[in-house]
Amino acid sequence: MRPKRKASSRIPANAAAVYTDRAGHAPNKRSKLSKPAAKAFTKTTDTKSGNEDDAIVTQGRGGVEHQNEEVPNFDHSRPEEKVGIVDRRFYPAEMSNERCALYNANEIPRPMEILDATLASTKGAREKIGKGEAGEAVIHWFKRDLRIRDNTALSKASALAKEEGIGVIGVWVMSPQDWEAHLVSPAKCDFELRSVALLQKELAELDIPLYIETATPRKDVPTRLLALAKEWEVKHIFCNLEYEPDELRREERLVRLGAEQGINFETCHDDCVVPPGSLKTGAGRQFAVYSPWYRAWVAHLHTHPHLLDERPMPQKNPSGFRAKFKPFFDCEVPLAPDSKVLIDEQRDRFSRLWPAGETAALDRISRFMTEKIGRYTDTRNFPAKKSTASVSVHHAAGTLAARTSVRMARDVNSTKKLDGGIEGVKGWIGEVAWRDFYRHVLVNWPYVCMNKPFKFEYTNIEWEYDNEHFRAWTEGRTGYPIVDAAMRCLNSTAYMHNRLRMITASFLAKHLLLDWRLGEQYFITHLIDGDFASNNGGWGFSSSTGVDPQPYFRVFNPWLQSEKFDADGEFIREWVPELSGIESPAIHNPYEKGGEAEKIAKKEGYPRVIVEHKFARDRCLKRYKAGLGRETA
Ligand SMILES: Cc1cc2nc3c(=O)[nH]c(=O)nc-3n(C[C@H](O)[C@H](O)[C@H](O)COP(=O)(O)OP(=O)(O)OC[C@H]3O[C@@H](n4cnc5c(N)ncnc54)[C@H](O)[C@@H]3O)c2cc1C
Repeated sequence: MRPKRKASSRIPANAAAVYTDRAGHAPNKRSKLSKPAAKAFTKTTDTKSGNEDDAIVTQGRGGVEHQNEEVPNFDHSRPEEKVGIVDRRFYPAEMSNERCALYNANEIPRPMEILDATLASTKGAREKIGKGEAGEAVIHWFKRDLRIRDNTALSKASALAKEEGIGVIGVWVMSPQDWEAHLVSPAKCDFELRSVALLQKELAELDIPLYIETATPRKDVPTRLLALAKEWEVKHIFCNLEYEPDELRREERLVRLGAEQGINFETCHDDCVVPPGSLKTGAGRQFAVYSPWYRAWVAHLHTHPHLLDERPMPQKNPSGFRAKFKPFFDCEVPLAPDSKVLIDEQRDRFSRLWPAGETAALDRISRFMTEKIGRYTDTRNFPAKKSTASVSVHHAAGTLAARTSVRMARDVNSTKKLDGGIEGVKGWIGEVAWRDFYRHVLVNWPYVCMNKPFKFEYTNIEWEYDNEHFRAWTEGRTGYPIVDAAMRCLNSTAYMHNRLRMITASFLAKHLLLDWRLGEQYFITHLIDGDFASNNGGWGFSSSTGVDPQPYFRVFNPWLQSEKFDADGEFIREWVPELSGIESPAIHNPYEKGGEAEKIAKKEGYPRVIVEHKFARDRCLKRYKAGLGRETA
């Protein structure tokens, strides 16, 4: 039986991100300078050699099982396709519950398991590669690790190069189709491009070139990388792993093809503090609940303290390397592809708000460590206090390693124990641990990356697909001031405070009963720190369909949340100018409270609530209960 969903009106959820200015106005002109460097779905030109190539980058975040196949049987009755949750340009139809269950029963190998098996079966062949004849250089392929310091794979690449008396070439590939398929926000693309430019400069100081290429279509990245290695007489390519299924499958292909062609493709765990798969319950399973997982995570780090050690800096390339590879030092950082372009004003705004690169990252985290971490537990839930580290953007782009963050926190603590000492430090480390947790979940339950909720039986919840409600939510016009302030902040800054992410996500899924995946998608297409695992985890938590979620009957009351976490209305006043004249607590709910607040709200044209709280709560409880009781699809 198909899950029953109402699809009353079409929601263009997959539309390109629109950022507003602080007053909530959308831009109306494009930058003259913003010419696309590459267009998705077209052949592109190799920026170095000038050769037109069919270089292809791989996959999207979860549809590789069907890669290269004709898209079969487009079913227009499926709401998830109608509203653009499943993008059929890149992905197969939504996975069935039966297939999810097969993953859970270990009947379908997980992408990480496939990669591990290929690493094991090619080990012998790979170990023989390049012994004493490692070629002209070692490649480090930069992906979501746009930094020099504390970078596991780069450090290993450099050590091998040193041993062999050769140098390191950095490679960065821009893949417009991957950005498209992964719904990466224009703000995040811009942040990455700015970071790449800074990385290129820092590498050059070590006489390491950063070779940059744009590759389309996306599924050819592996063959392109191997072709470059051959052309440059390179025998070893290093990279740090990303844990989404498509990336793992791409890397598996690289290991396999590389071994066949005499090139050792070396993958390293670096993105998590504790590598996924290291922690198991007593029964040998992956944890599905955070608290026991966190205890195991802490214990593992206490018994494996080297996991927090700083990786050695890469060495300067040998003399003569710069002259030999001179053209590689002059690679231009491409402009953003057409669909990801920001206008000049937005680029300036985001550059000011979110300085890119690892120096900015270290600067930001160092200030947090000296000024704020001690009071983190007491202050972290209050958006107006601006008391959190604001480093998620750096963790997401890899301009800062999560390992570096945890080590720095440990080193300012009064104890070396990660779960002891100063409350703020302990609490903050626990938050960084959530990031690891959601990655561990992703690796073990890869279908969460394929538009399926962790609790796939919840797909039977009958969602609303109300276009007007969705638009009101995205534009911050719901009539709930805290929700509207949060959404306007996101639209203007490409960031939202964690407490507000929980409030707005709960509001979308439970008050509006909109399919939570619409909200997940809106966030990822707008956030500068958009990160699949954390975003999916956060949405699963808030909509009660994910791993270790809020109980479904816990429906946040937006007014109470507002009174508690923005007590004097400072955050609301900052982002909802219509209400900025209200000084009293009535700012949280001006129409209900009446009096002067109501007059101001009316006069300034602030909207009335689009859904009554009590009605919404009752409807939510009924719908969730019914959805849970239903037969699964
Ligand atoms: C619905 C929803 C969507 C989210 N989407 C994303 C996302 O796309 N990208 C993202 O990085 N985070 C996401 N988060 C988690 C969290 O909101 C942000 O990481 C945090 O707000 C970033 O601000 P900060 O760096 O000041 O965090 P701090 O409070 O200073 O925390 C330090 C670091 O710990 C990590 N962290 C903190 N809280 C969480 C969490 N709940 N889950 C995972 N990691 C966490 C982040 O890397 C963060 O930088 C989401 C949360 C929710 C509820």
